Amino acid sequence: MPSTTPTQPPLLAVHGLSFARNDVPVFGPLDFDVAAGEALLVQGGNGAGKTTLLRVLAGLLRADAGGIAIRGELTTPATRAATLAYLGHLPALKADLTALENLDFLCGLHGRRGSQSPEGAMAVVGLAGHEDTLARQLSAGQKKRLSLARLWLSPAPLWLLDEPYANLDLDGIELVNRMVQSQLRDGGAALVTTHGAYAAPPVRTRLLELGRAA
Ligand SMILES: Nc1ncnc2c1ncn2[C@@H]1O[C@H](COP(=O)(O)OP(=O)(O)OP(=O)(O)O)[C@@H](O)[C@H]1O
Repeated sequence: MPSTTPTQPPLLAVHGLSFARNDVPVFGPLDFDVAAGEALLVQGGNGAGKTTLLRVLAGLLRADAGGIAIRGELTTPATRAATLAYLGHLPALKADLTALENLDFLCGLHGRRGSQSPEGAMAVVGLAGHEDTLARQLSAGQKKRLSLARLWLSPAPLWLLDEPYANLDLDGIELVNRMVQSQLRDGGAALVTTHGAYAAPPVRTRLLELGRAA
């Protein structure tokens, strides 16, 4: 009898996932999976449903149909919290806390990778020297970098990145790509939405093209 190699379920598997607003379809049904070490680039024009898809995956919106499995198990709030880190359009920072206080606060909420410190993450994203700056005094790009520092600290293996390049200069775009590369090298995975204006990170990448749902 031929020997069979047990296959690992993918980090994320999506089956027949669809979402509608007021009975108007936004996307789906979608079927795709994302393995550890892989990036999925979610492309589509304005209004195609990219943000909505990421919000459904993050558990912020409820799908109309279909299933989302993490490592072969249907998701629960607990598995989502342990597995997913979501970087949305808005920076999700506390305006009246300093940059470092924001990271300390978010690490308290979401935990952090043991090998990383908030101060180290500030340096990684190019914000060294801004530790004591209030979040509301940071520029849009600096706020995005602070959100990236939070992501860098997160222990979650699956990143959901909604337009991570927005507001960033060229160096910031390269920073995002380096971060995604590192996350994948460490056995993680990433979903990245983009209008397609920027080069994909140089990693094992597949494409999911969203069009308007019928
Ligand atoms: N809060 C909301 N209430 C009602 N409709 C919404 C809401 N948010 C988004 N939509 C609609 O859902 C559809 C998908 O929007 P979504 O933000 O997911 O698109 P997107 O692909 O991320 O667009 P963009 O590239 O412009 O960010 C659009 O038609 C949009 O008008």
